[in-house]
Amino acid sequence: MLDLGFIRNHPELVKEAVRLKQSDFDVDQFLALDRQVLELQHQVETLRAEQNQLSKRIGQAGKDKELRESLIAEGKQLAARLKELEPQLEALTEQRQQLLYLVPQIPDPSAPVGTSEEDNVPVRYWGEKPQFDFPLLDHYTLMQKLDLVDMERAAKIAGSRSYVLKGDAARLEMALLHFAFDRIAAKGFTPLIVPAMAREFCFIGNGQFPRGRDQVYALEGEDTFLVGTAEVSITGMFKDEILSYEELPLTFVGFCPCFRKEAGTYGKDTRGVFRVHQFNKVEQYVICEASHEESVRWHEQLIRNAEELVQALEIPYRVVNVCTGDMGDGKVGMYDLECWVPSEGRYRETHSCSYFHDWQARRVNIRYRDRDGKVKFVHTLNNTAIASPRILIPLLENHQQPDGSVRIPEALRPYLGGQEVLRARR
Ligand SMILES: Nc1ncnc2c1ncn2[C@@H]1O[C@H](COS(=O)(=O)NC(=O)[C@@H](N)CO)[C@@H](O)[C@H]1O
Repeated sequence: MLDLGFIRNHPELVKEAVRLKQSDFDVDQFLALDRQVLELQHQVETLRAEQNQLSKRIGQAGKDKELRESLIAEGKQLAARLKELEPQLEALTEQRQQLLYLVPQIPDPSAPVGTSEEDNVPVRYWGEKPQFDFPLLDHYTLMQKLDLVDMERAAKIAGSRSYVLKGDAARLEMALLHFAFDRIAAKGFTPLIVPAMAREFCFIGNGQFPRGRDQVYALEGEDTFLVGTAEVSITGMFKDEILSYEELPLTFVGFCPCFRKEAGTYGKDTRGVFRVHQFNKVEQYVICEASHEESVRWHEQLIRNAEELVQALEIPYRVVNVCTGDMGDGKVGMYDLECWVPSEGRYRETHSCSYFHDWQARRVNIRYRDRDGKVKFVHTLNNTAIASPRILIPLLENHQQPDGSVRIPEALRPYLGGQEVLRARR
């Protein structure tokens, strides 16, 4: 969310952000509504002031019965007028607030201008793409041959875009999540295991609501919803708090199961476990002081952290600078880390790293007292550490062996009792 004063004073900047972000937000309509609210607010305040004056004059009327009655009659008219205007003011103010949630953040000038992921700009590559001198298998075939997945029984119990991980794949996912947790916690990030059911204000806070509400599972009769990422829960944790600058930066490595409706993706990535309704993710989350330089420093650090993990998994990848039309409303800037998927002959997104300045903090009112005692909104950032089962796809495919087994990268072996290869159980 942007500051209301900023939008009033810089409508052109906001219109440019709307254009760059491919948003349908109408700044002129918003400002017209804002003027209506201000006008009505002025009327109500004037009437209230008159009401105060009037009650003073009634107090001073003393024995003058005629004067008292005329003042009381006047007071009744004022009260009736206020009774009519106050609900209108409340409704218009709420309408403006709901629109305020839809105003996109201004993207950093370093973000490529573009309309879709084709316009994202690769910034660096890492790792040699493996050359296979045997018939290459895709992740789903590999998993079936090694008896690592059961999609049929998953579909029986949970419908489409669900899966059962079996045997070494189940152990591999646990190993990956533990490995990610350990490596990021070793950098001083506080480990968290957070609720995957959260209240509406958390989803407004991170920006999932109102625009992405159709992606979220609601719980019948509850005031909570299933989160699509630990980012939602962590953002909500600090609502309405005023932190001190000595506490900042707060750095967290958070885990929770993630749930997504994936509305609008019918027919996309339906083979295997690339795009599923429930998955597990270890998340990096930073709350820092309201400084662009500090946000940029953390943005670079968070993507490097993810690169370190993917390099340890010996998976070739690239980092792309996400374009304005693909990054979404709240981002100032965003990197995606895309892992090489041999069977598709292309890089696929496995990590997403964003910084927001105070766009999220404003929505959920997270502030801090700076060195001069001034209270400001904090800046927030997040990045994926590991999301599984999607990461299994490049992991299994890049490390497949001619005999159909899969080599386990050194970094994961301590989490798998030293096991070096995934083989079929049989
Ligand atoms: N439907 C899905 N199925 C499997 N994995 C998914 C799905 N949606 C997202 N992911 C994984 O989760 C990662 C992060 O998702 S994200 O929406 O891009 N970004 C976030 O959630 C941020 N909080 C950073 O983690 C993705 O890069 C992908 O690896």
